[in-house]
Amino acid sequence: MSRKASENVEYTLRSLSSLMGERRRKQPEPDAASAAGECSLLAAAESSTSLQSAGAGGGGVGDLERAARRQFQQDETPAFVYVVAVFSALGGFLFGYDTGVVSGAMLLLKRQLSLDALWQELLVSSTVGAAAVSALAGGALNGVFGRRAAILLASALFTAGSAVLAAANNKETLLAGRLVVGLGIGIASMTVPVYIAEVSPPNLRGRLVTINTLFITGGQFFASVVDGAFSYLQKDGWRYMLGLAAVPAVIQFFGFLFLPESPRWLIQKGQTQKARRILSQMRGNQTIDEEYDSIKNNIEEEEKEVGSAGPVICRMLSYPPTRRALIVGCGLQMFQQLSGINTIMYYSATILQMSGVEDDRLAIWLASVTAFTNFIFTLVGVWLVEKVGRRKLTFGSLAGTTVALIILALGFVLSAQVSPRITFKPIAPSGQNATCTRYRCENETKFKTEDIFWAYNFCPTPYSWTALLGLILYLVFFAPGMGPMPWTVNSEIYPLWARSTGNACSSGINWIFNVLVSLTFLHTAEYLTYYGAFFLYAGFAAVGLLFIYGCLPETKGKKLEEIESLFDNRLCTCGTSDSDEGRYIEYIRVKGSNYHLSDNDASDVE
Ligand SMILES: O[C@H]1[C@H](O)[C@@H](O)[C@H](O)[C@@H](O)[C@H]1O
Repeated sequence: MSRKASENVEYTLRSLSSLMGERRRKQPEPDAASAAGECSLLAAAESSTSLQSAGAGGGGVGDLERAARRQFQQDETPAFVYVVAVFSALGGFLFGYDTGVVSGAMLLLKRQLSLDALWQELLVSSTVGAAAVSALAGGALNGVFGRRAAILLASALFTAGSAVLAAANNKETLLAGRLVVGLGIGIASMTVPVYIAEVSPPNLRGRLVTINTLFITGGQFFASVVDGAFSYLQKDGWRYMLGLAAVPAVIQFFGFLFLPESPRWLIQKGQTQKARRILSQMRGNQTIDEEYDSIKNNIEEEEKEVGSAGPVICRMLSYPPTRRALIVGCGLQMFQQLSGINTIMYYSATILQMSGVEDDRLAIWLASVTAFTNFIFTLVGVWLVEKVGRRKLTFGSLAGTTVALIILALGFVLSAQVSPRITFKPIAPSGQNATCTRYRCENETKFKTEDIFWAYNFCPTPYSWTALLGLILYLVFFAPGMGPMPWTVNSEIYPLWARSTGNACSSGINWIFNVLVSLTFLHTAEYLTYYGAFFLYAGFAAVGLLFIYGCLPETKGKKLEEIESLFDNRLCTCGTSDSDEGRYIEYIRVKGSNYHLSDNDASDVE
C-alpha cells in the first residue's frame, strides 16, 4: 500500500474511532428541540445516510454532528498558509506605500528640484499609469510563467525602482524610478489576490485575500507616518521616504524564492505531482484528494466546454458565465474608484484645514489619522468578510459611503454659504512658491488683529465639522467593504482558465479609473464646485448600489470551482440566483464525500 493510501486509511480510522468514542461518552442533549431541528436538517442531506444510521442507535445525530465538527475543526489550517499569505500581502503593502508616500515626498521634492506643476503631476500620475499598463499585461505573465514568477518580478521591480528613486539626482531619473515602481504595483495588485485565493482553503479564502487590502491600507498609513517623520528633514528627506520601500521589497523577494507556486496553476500546466505535494503542504492533516480531483475535473470540463483556441479574453467574452463575471468584476473595481476614495484620501488635509486646523505640519499628521482610520476599518472588513459574506458587506459599505458623501457635500455647501470672503488671487505665504493653492481668508475681525488665516481653497466656518463628519463616516463605511471586496471578489469569480486575464482586466480598470478620478478632481471641483464634485461621486455610488444589488452573487464558503455556476443565469439575477442566500451550508468531508451538516451554523470547516 502506498504511503498516501495508508495515511488516508489511518486518517479515516482515526476520524471514525474518535467519532464513535465521542458518541459513547456523550449524554443526550437537553435541548431536544434543537436536536430535532438538526435531525430534520440532517435527514435532508443526501450523503449522510451512513452517519444517520450510526446515530440512530444511541446519542442522536446532534451528538454525532457535533463530534464530527469537533473532529474536523481539529484539522487546523497549517501556519504555512498564513506565512504564504503574509509574504504575498507584502505586495499589497508596497502598493499602498508607494501610492501613499508620494504626496509627502513631493512637498520636499518640488522645492529641492524646483519642480513645476507639470512635473509634479507627472511624478504622481506616472506610477498609477504604469500600474494600469502592467496590471493589464500581468494577465499574460501570470498565465504563462505562473503566480510565483509574477510576484518575484513585482518585488524585483519594487526594489529596483526604490533604489533608483533614493539615488536620483534629477527629475528624469525620478520619473524613471516612479515608472518602474508603478510597473511593480500593477503586477502585484493583480497577482497577489489571485495567488492567495488559490492557496487558501475555502472557509478562509475571503479573510486571507482581504488581508492583502489590509496591507495596502497599512502601507498607506505607514507611508503617511514616514512622510510626517521625514518632513522635518528638509534636505533629502524625500530620498528616505521613497527609498524605504526597498526593505519590504527585498524581504518579499527572498521570501518568495522559498515559497511554492500555486497548486492550481501547476495542475493547469500538467505538473500534477508537484501540485499534489504543495496542496498537501497547504492543507496539513486534511485529505486533499477531493480538492485535487475537483480542480482537475474542472479544468478538463472547462476545456471541453469552452475550448482552448483563441485569446483568453475572446473566449471569456463569448462564454456567457465568464462574460458576466467579467462585467461584475470590472464594475466593482470601477465603482470603487468612482466613489472617490483616492480624492478623499488625497484631499483629506484640505478637509481637515477647512475644519480649522491651521498648522501645516499638524495637517500632515492628521492626514495620517485619516490613513489610520482607513487601515483600522479595513481590519473590520477582514473580520466581517467570512461572517456576513461579500455581497452584504459590499452593499452595506457602499450604502454608507453614499450617505457619507452626501454629508460631506452638504458640509461644503454650508461652508460655501457662510465662508468668510477669500482673496481670490492666491497669495503665496513666505516660503511657498507660486504653485501653492492656498488662499487668504478675509475675516474682518482677524484682519484687524493682523491674524491672517491661510487656507487651502476654503475657509473654516461654524459648519466645517459637517465635512469632517462626512470624511470620518466615509472611511468608516468604505474601508471594510468597498475597499477590499472588489479585490477579494475578483480573485474568486473566474474559472481557472480565465482567472489571470479576468483579474488583469479588472485591476486595469481599477487603475484607469484611479487616474481618471484623481486627474479630473480639480477640474470637476472648478466647474461643479467642491460640493458638486462630492454630489457627483455620491451619484456614482448610488448607481453602484443598484449594480451590486442586481449583479453581485455571494461567494462565501464556496470552492473556487463551484463559483462559476453562480453566473449561469442572466446577469441581473446573479444577486438573487444564489438559492443559498440567507442560509448557511456547511460542508464536512467524510472520506471524500461532502456531508451537508447544518443550514444555520456560521462556521464551516471545508
Ligand atoms: O482597495 C484599495 C484601498 O481602498 C486603498 O485605500 C485605495 O487607495 C485603493 O485605490 C484601493 O484600490
